[in-house]
Amino acid sequence: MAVIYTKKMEVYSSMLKKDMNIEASYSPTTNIMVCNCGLVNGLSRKALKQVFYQYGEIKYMIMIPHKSYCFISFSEVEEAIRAFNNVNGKYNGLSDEHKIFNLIFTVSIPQTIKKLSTACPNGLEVIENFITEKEENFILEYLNEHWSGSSSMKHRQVKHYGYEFDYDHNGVRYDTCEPIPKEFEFILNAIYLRLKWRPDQITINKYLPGQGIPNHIDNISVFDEYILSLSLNSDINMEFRKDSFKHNSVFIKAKSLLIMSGESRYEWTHGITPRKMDLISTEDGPDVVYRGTRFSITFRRVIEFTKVKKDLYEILGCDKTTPFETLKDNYKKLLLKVHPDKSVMSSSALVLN
Ligand SMILES: O=C(O)CCC(=O)C(=O)O
Ligand SMILES: [Fe+2]
Repeated sequence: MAVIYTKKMEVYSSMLKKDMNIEASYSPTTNIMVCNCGLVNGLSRKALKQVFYQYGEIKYMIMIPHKSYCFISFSEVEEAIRAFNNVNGKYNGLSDEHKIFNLIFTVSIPQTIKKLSTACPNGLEVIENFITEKEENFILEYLNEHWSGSSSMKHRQVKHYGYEFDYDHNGVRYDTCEPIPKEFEFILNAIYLRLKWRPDQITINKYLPGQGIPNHIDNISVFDEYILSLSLNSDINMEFRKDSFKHNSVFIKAKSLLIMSGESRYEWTHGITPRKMDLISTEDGPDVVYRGTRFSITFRRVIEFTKVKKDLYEILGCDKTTPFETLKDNYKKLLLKVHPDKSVMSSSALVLN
């Protein structure tokens, strides 16, 4: 049996040759290429399998990151022919842009696929199932009930506890802010048990599918070494970048606690790309997962030094725009000048490390 391809399919086959050095076949083989759907337009392995499993034994499903095509390989040519005849150009039961597959037979399928960079940067820890499903629901219920005071950013909604976050300088404001709710206490305790560290500033982010947060480093002169984030209700890829060429996508499941410290906190930026799905690495190969509404709770601790208000700035002869390092230097110089017994620094307000 000779297969006759339309002009459109000829275009796909020359693209395949150029892209992967794989030849289209004009007689049936065990290999089928789905020319118009792949990971880049959100086709998942599950959906691909759902279309083809009924036609025979699937040997391989090859999905390639960032490509709008994929491959399926059957054990027998007869199975592939059956699949081809039933699926090519016909409604396949999937929705939207995946509902019609355009197919060609191919001589071979791609053998090696570049692995995704999913390793954690140094200093990053992800603890899966940090809270139980019941605890997650409890917090989600609390957040949904108390969401009215939240403010809308361009790409997400936020709410703060402990200290108000100031997006003008990515620091904190010292005017009033709601205290950390007692409903969060069990999380704070679990964090304390693990890190011997207690946050005093909390930011809740609410992301709808398609929303994200730009790449950033949490202000190093306002918050101390640990930045923690607890994920609720949806899995997500967080992007870590360093030196413009290093980029790792770390998949964070709902109920996980992300702990950034050391290099991951100070040298890598983190962010969430605004999109509706994420590319992930699974045992079977790369795949896509769709996002739901996600809440995250970011836990930070304001460096003691920066909690001191204008008196200290005045004492040091600095204004509020003075960088933290300069403040610290001035403070040390001042300490040298002032005899401890006569110290103008009255309180325990300063903890310098
Ligand atoms: O949503 C997250 O997990 C991260 C939030 C974040 O980076 C931040 O609030 O600074
Ligand atoms: Fe952050």
